[in-house]
Amino acid sequence: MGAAEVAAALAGLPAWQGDEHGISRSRRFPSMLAAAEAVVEIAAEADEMDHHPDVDLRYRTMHVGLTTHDVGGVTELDLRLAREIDRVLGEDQGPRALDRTDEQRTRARRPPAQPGSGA
Ligand SMILES: C[C@H](O)[C@H](O)[C@H]1CNC2=NC(N)=NC(=O)C2=N1
Repeated sequence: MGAAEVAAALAGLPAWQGDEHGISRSRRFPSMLAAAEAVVEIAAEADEMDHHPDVDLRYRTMHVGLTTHDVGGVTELDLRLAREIDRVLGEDQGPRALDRTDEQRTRARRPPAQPGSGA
């Protein structure tokens, strides 16, 4: 896919940047656990598509890079996975809903309060 085509596609993916060699985005989560859980969801999508991102997780900030290794550049598969990743991150619902989702994910991982364990 040429530089102009990638640039045109990026216009419809506002969280993403890059060029014909690769595209990337970042996202900060409320906690490292919330970030890691998002990575797991992305991995499930990636396996389903048989197309895999390069993920870098630093504390609670995730960086995702997409390129098609077989071709050495951006293909339609990368754009499709980018849209899936945005969907996993809940961005079709706006940034406030995003934060709620992360909060709820983190909350769901906590063990339930034990009755009679104080407080
Ligand atoms: C055999 C398997 O289909 C290939 O290795 C796939 C797996 N996932 C992949 N992911 C990415 N990003 N690029 C690839 O070229 C690629 N190739």
